[in-house]
Amino acid sequence: MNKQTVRDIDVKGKRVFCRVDFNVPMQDGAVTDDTRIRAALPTIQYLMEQGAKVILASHLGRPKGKVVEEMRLTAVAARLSELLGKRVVKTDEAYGDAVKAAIAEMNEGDVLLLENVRFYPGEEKNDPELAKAFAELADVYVNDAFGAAHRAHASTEGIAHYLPAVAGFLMEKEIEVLGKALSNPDRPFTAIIGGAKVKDKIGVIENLLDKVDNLIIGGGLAYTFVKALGHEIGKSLLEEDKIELAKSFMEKAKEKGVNFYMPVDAVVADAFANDANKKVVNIDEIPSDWEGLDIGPKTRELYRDVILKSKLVIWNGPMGVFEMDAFAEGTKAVAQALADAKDTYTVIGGGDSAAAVEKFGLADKMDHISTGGGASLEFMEGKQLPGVVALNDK
Ligand SMILES: Nc1ncnc2c1ncn2[C@@H]1O[C@H](COP(=O)(O)OP(=O)(O)OP(=O)(O)O)[C@@H](O)[C@H]1O
Ligand SMILES: O=C(O)[C@H](O)COP(=O)(O)O
Repeated sequence: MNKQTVRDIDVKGKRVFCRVDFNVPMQDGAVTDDTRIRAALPTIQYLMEQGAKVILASHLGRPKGKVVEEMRLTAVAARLSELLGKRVVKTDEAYGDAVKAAIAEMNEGDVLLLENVRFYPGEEKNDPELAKAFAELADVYVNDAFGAAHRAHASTEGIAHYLPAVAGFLMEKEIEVLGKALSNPDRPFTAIIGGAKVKDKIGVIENLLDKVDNLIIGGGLAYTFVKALGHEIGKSLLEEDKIELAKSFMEKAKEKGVNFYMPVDAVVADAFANDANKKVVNIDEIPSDWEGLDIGPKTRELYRDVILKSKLVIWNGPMGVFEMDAFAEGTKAVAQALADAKDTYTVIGGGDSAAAVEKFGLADKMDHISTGGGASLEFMEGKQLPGVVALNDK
């Protein structure tokens, strides 16, 4: 990576404003998945060991510039304290005199967590005044919030203009793994793209078609491709206005010598429900009043073979409605194939695919699970991430 990291600066005795992505799932006031908190620990612990005063900042949810009680970071601070085995002071605001006073009390190695930065309208507007108010709290800025790096906000981008700005270890790892895949991949290189809509994956499919050897399509978006081939798809998800685009992707794949894999069979159901009637049909035999909710067994075998023969696989988006057990088998089969592919470097592109490998208990079998959903998608589209661009060059 051509950006400076925490290794490139001296933080001893310094106040370090460290942006993390603690946007974690919560239920009834408790953190239900602490993956993102654990992912930031290497940077936090390093800063503590180096004798920095660690001031952490994060958003949680989308409070739209107002204080929303359920989106306070109090439970996150408690979980972080447990993980660090050390008290984490949590302030009720994210800048201002009370925060400055709390920081003045800090000793080297102490950790403080600011309140949700999205409680202030200036955060998402990237207001320079708010960015300066954050910068006033510290001597150095560290960005370890890969998951929010696609947002040009005051705490992810603006502040970097007012302080020496470097990347944390999580940010560095995410950029290195995803960057290597896109610029210098081990081959055969396979991308698996699933999820609900073609619309959300246009950029990533376009960019990856220039780079991969194999492109595997699954999930709801596959049906627009099936339709583009001239087959009936019953009540399956269809984006009429993307049929031509789907055709052009298939043509481009042919021109570029990319193997384009589509489902050859599907699990169809007579309703969008776990207890619906379901059956397996060939992809060109979907009955008119049924909908495809998962890839079928022949497709699972086909995709497994491609995965096992690959040296690098990137996966983004589930193969079916995996939240319902009745339609989770396709997503599970892909996750299992990735887990079994010992000579393959496996990268999970965040979001629902990461949730799926967690759900199936296969997370520890993957080489890299991105902590970014939207951020990893934008990175795979070949876009520059503002939170990274703003950091100091090496
Ligand atoms: N055949 C299908 N029909 C309808 N919905 C489907 C189908 N296959 C998958 N889905 C749904 O697609 C959703 C995931 O799509 P999405 O595009 O959000 O994926 P993602 O990119 O992994 O997620 P994220 O945006 O969180 O990164 C899941 O909720 C899943 O139930
Ligand atoms: O969960 C995420 O993808 C990041 O934390 C960014 O959140 P946002 O989509 O609300 O900006």
